[in-house]
Amino acid sequence: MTDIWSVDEHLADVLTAIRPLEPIELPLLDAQGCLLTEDVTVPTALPPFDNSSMDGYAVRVADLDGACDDYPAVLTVIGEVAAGSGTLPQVRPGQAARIMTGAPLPPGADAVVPVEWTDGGAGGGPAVDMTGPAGPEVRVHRAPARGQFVRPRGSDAALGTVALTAGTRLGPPQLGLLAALGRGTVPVRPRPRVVVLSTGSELVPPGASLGPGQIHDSNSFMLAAAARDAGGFAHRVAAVADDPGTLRATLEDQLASADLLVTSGGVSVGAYDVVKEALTDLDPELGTVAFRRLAMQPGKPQGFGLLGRARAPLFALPGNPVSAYVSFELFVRPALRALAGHPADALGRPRATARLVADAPLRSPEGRRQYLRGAYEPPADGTGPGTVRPVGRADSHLVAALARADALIEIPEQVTEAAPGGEFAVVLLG
Ligand SMILES: Nc1nc2c(c(=O)[nH]1)N[C@H]1C(S)=C(S)[C@@H](COP(=O)(O)OP(=O)(O)OC[C@H]3O[C@@H](n4cnc5c(N)ncnc54)[C@H](O)[C@@H]3O)O[C@H]1N2
Ligand code: MOO
Repeated sequence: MTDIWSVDEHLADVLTAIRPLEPIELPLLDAQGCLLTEDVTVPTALPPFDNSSMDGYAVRVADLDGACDDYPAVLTVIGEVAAGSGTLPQVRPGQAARIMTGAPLPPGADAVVPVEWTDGGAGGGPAVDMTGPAGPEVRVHRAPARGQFVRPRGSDAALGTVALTAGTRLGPPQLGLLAALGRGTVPVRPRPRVVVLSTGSELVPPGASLGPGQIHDSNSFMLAAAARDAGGFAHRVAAVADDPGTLRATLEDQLASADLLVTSGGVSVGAYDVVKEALTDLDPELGTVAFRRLAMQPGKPQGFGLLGRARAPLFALPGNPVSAYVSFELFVRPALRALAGHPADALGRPRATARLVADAPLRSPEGRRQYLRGAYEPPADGTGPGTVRPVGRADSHLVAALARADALIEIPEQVTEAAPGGEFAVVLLG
């Protein structure tokens, strides 16, 4: 049958339609997790001036030749430099200035002596801190090398060099660096805004009690969480009843603030398959959505298209919770990450190879790629395949088993019996 698509064909079709979002300039914390779109060069050397790495005394090394416990060098203390000091004393031969960690090295000094190598200016034995008053003299018991305990200007990042390259993901250390360089905003691709909505007249929000035939809407919570987990801003819309007009109106409303839309339910062949009904043969102005069957289990019925003037991708996922989740991981997550600018080889979840641990062979439908839920153990010695054991059965309504799994076991299309001990690809769920 020509209208059955493989998992790989469907994913390729989806990704061909995705363009990364336009870069915008965002304040640092709003850019967390985003990818930088331009190289950032160092506008002012980091650190911007030579400064002390210790609390102690700024000295001239030539004054301390041979200083030791028995013959300490005696220097005149001419003042004090704290971090943030604007005016600096000139250190001349025979002189020292008290200095604190991070304070600029005063002119004339070429090294710092930690306070522990001195009497702290108190005239006694070795000092351990600088909380006491400065004496007029300090005894130095040990000589530093030239430049010792001085952090030179530009030693962290030199003026004009590239500090971060385009494509870098901005985590806490990168944001710290940008702030240190004085950048208040940065050009990034923004987090995609994801609208998630469930369809089904049987759905009741969690917290409300169930009437006859009703169930709680779990998909919209799971999918909104998955969208966040993939780096998006998720907006969960209350479940929409099985009415095509209401669904179309809700989607049109949401389009203005969506970079990607995800619906669940209503894509099969039932009498109330509202998503399919509402989005088939759309006004071309609004967009096009194709409904197709995939050679996959779970996740057979899928809809995908582009909606609105901005051509936002829309995924119409099947309603069975496991089908919806597996479809999200395999198709929506890569699309969302492509919108955010991640490269082609970093769109999906990490994968591994694992040896199947099971009491008996696992049956898999012929011609469909099956994704079983599993518990993965990495190899004990860090090499070779790990192991994976199935968690729960293959049925696509089993959310309790899904919640105990940390991997999807991929059984290829041609395999109808997955034998224990066989090696299979696994998708590692974070
Ligand atoms: N005659 C056929 N029937 C079905 C076929 C088929 O090929 N021929 N395919 C089956 C497969 S496979 C799947 S998957 C489902 C897909 O159905 P829909 O996408 O139309 O989803 P619904 O019918 O709306 O719901 C299916 C199932 O999931 C529950 N559900 C739906 N939404 C939620 C939600 N937000 N939270 C929790 N649970 C939800 C719903 O109550 C149903 O039990 O079709 C098969 N049928
Ligand atoms: O193939 Mo449907 O997507 O599981 O149960």
